[in-house]
Amino acid sequence: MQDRGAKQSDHSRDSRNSQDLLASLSNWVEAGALRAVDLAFTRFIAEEGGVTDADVLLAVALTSERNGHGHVCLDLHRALESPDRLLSRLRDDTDLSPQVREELREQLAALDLQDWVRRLANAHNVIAPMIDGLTGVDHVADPIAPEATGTAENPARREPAPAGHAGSPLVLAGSAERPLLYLRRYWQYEQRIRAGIQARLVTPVAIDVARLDGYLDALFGRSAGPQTRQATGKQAASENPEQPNCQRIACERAASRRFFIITGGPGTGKTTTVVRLLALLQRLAMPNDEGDDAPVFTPLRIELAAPTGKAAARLTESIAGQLHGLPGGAEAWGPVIPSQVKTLHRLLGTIPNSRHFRHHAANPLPADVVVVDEASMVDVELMAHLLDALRPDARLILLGDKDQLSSVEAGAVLGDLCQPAPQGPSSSPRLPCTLETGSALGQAIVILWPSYRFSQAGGIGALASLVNQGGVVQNALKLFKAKQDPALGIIDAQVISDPEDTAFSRLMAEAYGAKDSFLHQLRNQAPPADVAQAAFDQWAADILQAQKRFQLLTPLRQGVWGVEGLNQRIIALLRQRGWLGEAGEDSRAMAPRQWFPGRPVMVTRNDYSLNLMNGDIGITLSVPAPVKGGQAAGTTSMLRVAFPTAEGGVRWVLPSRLQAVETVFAMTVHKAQGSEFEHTALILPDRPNPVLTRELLYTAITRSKKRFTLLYSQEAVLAEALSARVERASGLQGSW
Ligand SMILES: Nc1ncnc2c1ncn2[C@@H]1O[C@H](COP(=O)(O)OP(=O)(O)OP(=O)(O)O)[C@@H](O)[C@H]1O
Repeated sequence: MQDRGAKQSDHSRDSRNSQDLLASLSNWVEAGALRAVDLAFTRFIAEEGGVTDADVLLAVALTSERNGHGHVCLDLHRALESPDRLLSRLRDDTDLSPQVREELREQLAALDLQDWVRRLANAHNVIAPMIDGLTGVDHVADPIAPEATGTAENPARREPAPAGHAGSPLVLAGSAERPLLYLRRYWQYEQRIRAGIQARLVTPVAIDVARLDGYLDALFGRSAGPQTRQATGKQAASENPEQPNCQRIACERAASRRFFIITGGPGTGKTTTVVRLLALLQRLAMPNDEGDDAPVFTPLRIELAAPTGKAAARLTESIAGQLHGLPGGAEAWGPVIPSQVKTLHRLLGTIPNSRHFRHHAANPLPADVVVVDEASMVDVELMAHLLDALRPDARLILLGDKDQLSSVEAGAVLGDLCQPAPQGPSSSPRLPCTLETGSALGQAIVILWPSYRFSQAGGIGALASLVNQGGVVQNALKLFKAKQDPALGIIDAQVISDPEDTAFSRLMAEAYGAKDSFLHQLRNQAPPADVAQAAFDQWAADILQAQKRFQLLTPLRQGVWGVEGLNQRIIALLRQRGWLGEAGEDSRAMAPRQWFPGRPVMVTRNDYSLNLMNGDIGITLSVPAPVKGGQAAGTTSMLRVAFPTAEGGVRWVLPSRLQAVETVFAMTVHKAQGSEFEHTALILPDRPNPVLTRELLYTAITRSKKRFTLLYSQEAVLAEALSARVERASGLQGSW
């Protein structure tokens, strides 16, 4: 007997067929709503998998589309509830878009969740169903399949694969109430992450608790309660002696755990805390007895990593500074706490032209402790590889700001794991920096506060906090209008009609014309051609340092409000003022018209042969170059791009060798993650856009060290950004 859902499905199936759907999807690609790859994948599923049910194919297309937007899976319930949140690439200013939106709404409105899930679960050729208790489903795949990749010694690496569905390109998982459709590879990444973390959560490290308090006292001072000032002598503007010491609590909890997350906003002491934690772990690893027969101390092998070269360089600098603050100083701790931070790709050992790494379950990293900074930028794929590459007994410590934008790639692992965490300090009067979930994962997370860089009393700290908590636009604008105190970080806002507005030109002139701007140094401090190379290295180092003084950020890539339009606009403005050299001065550079002295560029793809990482910023400079050959020998000038090295020096690269770079007078907020600038300006477009969210505003504001400027045209756009949240479907949220 057919149930009600099945009858409905017959009805909807009758009303159109898979060919109609594929034709619609083709139009959606034309309208920019889907990628060509989404359509190709759906066609493949229809043709190779023999799927004729249009509603199943629609789910497949949307799963692929969501994946392209950083979602690990398609949340079927959310899709039916809010169809307008799908197809985020669809631009509202194109003629086709109302029609595409309407078509999608109609198609989804005709669906019943249970019936849709049942039909997906029965599409055996292409989908492995992993949800128990679905009605009308004749077969549920076994989540622990014999072909699992785990080993007897390390069951955490077991990779579930469904019996009978082993090769299916999609997986239906989640729960009957919240069904999730995955591309198989992403489901597997999540499974590996979950298993890797779970195995660590249930196997604590045995420590000598009797020694723990004494070591914590040595690192944080005697009192277990209030925040300490011992390490730096600084006081947080909002410091209150009654506040619990979150940093100490983090170290205490992390000491016996194999998996731990230290999260917090800018300047809340994540690096300070992790350096103390590493010192604590080494102290606990030292034998207690120091007599002649005492066992030899074998220090823990520690590896430090970050997702980008930029973040790695910043942490390297910060760790080196923090080692001095430890009791005993860098001399005592330098030999057992490394300050050199690697990129995650380097740590895992990239294999050229492959998604795989040299380190994996069968060849794990020789490390006892791995610390990953800026973990909010690590996507599911990389996190799965990292967990695979850890020895079963190795500890993993993640640092990051859970409220920041996540990686552009699929998955927001840190945010998902911290999902039960409150925005800002928790309301628990007892332990405001810990979660009250009681789950093993909840116990392994500490949220640091307050910020030692920004007070909540006003300026940057107050604005970031208001945005994070979804404040209303009037309150945000009030904060901008309040009397500014440079000690709290200046914030200002300006209304502009568009990037041609004189207020925009004025801000650019102020930023790039200032005596301490990089362009000023480039023009006025250049050494004479006949001096030693060291003078040019120093000049370049000063320019690279000065480049961190100001950065324009935008949420968009294309159009006049996006990086492309803004870069052109700024270059034209700076040329008008004679502050930038003309393009193509050096005809030997490849694509000479693109290259000119003063062009700041960001590397957009790791280049191991040049040792340049995604996110590295360099500046194009004109430097003397010898001319070889007989009578004409002498010097000429040549364009070179100067990049900072981890050791504080400068590396020169020929422009022609740089394969993937973009100009960064303006930079997307996404690309600015992991970087900080003294002054950042965020320019908002003149109409709403799905990328405008609280997380984006928060990330942009917290890139500023001393000043933040908001340039906007419509208050309504700012209001919408303040109310929208990044929503990423993932199976890592929820029960642990
Ligand atoms: N308990 C503390 N007492 C006083 N100052 C502190 C304390 N903890 C950290 N600081 C200081 O606050 C500043 C920021 O600390 P730290 O770099 O550790 O924070 P973070 O969270 O890692 O910052 P970022 O936003 O750069 O990631 C540093 O100057 C540090 O010395």
